[in-house]
Amino acid sequence: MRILLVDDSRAVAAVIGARLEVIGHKVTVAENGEVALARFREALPDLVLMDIEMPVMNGFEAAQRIRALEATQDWAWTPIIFLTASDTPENLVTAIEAGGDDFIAKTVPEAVLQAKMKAMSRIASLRAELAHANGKLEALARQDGLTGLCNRRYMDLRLDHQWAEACRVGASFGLLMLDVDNFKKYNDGYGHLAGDDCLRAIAATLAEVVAKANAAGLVRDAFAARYGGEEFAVLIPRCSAAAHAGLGASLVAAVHALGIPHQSNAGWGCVTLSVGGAHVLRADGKLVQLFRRADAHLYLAKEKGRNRAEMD
Ligand SMILES: Nc1nc2c(ncn2[C@@H]2O[C@H](COP(=O)(O)OP(=O)(O)OP(=O)(O)O)[C@@H](O)[C@H]2O)c(=O)[nH]1
Repeated sequence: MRILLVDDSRAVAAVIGARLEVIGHKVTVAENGEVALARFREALPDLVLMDIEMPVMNGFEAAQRIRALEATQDWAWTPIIFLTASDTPENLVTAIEAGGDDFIAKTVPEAVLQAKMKAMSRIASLRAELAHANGKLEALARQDGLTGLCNRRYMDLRLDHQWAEACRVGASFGLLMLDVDNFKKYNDGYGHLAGDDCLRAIAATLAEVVAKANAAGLVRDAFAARYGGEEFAVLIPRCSAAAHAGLGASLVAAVHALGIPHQSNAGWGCVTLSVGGAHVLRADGKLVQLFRRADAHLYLAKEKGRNRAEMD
């Protein structure tokens, strides 16, 4: 385990630190509660072993601050054990009230120290597994099951955040709505499973084009999402009108270049995409207008024969 050992006495810290290192733990030492808070942020310990009486900031206050810090994060909780010379019932109650989990005497016998550390190690590995599982669940909750792109729910959350930020600083913002052309006919002609494969291939291409545009600095923080059915969306915060139009055209060209046969996609012979774009130089609070304009342009792209991008 990574253990943060907090004690103002160098001698005590050296003795207990050495005992912990001998049984395989990695120990970081802090000399008071204030230093412990800083080390806690850097070291991300599995366990905090903390003295109570210390100068600058005592152990109870440091524990309360650690708990307040953890309350701002998801799933954060680190066991805190107080080290004390006097294990009175009053001290125990105050320790638990302050957010501590246990209480041991500095003179604790070796066997007891080892047993307590074994129990804490079990908790630490359970916490690591839980954090890993939660990370996976969060990623799944953001993903569209068929294509692996961001799903509509996550797109809406991210869009709200990006749009609010754009409005706050008066930044530009671009939206692209993308719709696969004559996709009903594709399903009718090649089957629904082939339709699913086609959507996956399109999604992978969209993700790749957007990632390359971000990496090349043409746009920043742009991301693609599956909007629903055979519709996708690309959100582009802080972009110029030229970059917005350029990305729309690249997405159309990249899907065309896949060359996925689609005989009944009138005139094109392969799978194509129509794109409708809307761009504002200064975001001003009317997100719904942006969607309306993008939809109107998408309709125009369909009207003009599909496989194209139409913008403001
Ligand atoms: N295979 C597959 N098809 C889907 C999925 N989601 C939606 N679709 C199909 O997408 C088709 C969309 O058809 P329409 O809305 O009529 O549009 P379209 O045929 O693409 O015509 P235009 O938009 O005018 O070019 C429908 O047949 C849906 O069943 C999916 O997840 N998998």
